[in-house]
Amino acid sequence: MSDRIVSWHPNPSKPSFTPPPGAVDAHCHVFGPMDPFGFSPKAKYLPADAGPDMLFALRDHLGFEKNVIVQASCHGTDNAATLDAIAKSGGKARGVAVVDPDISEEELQALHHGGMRGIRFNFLKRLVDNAPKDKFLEVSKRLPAGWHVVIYFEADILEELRPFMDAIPVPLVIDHMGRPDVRQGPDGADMKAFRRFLESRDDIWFKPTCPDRLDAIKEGGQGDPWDAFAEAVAPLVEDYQDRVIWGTDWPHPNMQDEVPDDGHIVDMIPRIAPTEELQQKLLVTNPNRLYWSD
Ligand SMILES: O=C(O)c1cc(C(=O)O)oc(=O)c1
Repeated sequence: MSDRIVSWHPNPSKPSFTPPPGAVDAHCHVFGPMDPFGFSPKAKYLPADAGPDMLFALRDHLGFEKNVIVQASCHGTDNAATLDAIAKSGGKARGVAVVDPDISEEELQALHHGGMRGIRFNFLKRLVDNAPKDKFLEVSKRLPAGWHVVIYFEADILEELRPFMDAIPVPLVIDHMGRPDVRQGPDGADMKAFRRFLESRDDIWFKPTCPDRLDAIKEGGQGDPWDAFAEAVAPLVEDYQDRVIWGTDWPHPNMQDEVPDDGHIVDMIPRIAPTEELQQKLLVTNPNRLYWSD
């Protein structure tokens, strides 16, 4: 157990901000439990168990009603742990799967019945060994009706990924805004490039999430309370308010050296979405449209 990583806060504070009724934490994960849901042999980190009971206790503590559980890279393409958590949620969770691109139609349908509504393509070299664009594109053309594709990439490969992303025929959801350098501010080169990308299609959604990652001290940021993140991201949320969804990112894979307090993460919400109308869209209307429209 000693070599398994703990990346989450042992006792998160109660946020000052109260999420509106029906609020969805639309980006979180489960780790195992390892027995019976072992980690992938290709996993780049070996976390301690952070299963559904812990996730649902945190959801209640922070004042959320539902979760969207995104398959974490440490589980590879075996979605059993995520499906188990969705099944245990009593209808309060849906999910995003990571699949072998050769997956059959029957297996995709089984994932749909298990509560999945999208698949995730991860392009971070520190998390996955390879990301075959041709195969990803092929599987994105035969997803169950109503599904979307979630993509995780870093700002420096946005342009390189454009032809691939442009060809995907279903809505796109971009994890953590494609990791812009928030220290450049709201009009910095990374935000400008991301805005150009958003302008290219009206079905690109994004998550204005992970202040703890994007404004981390180890990344040269200021750390909590993540002021550079708030300043850079608030205008983006205002301008694209019908295409944003939000999540805690608990249990914060790989953040063991700068573990965020989830109460503080939630208190970022009114700083990037200052009106009740924006909060309603970010936390209720938009995620329900993507994940609970059927
Ligand atoms: O930046 C990360 O390390 C990270 C990792 C994972 C994952 O391992 O799936 O998911 C995330 O949303 C973020």
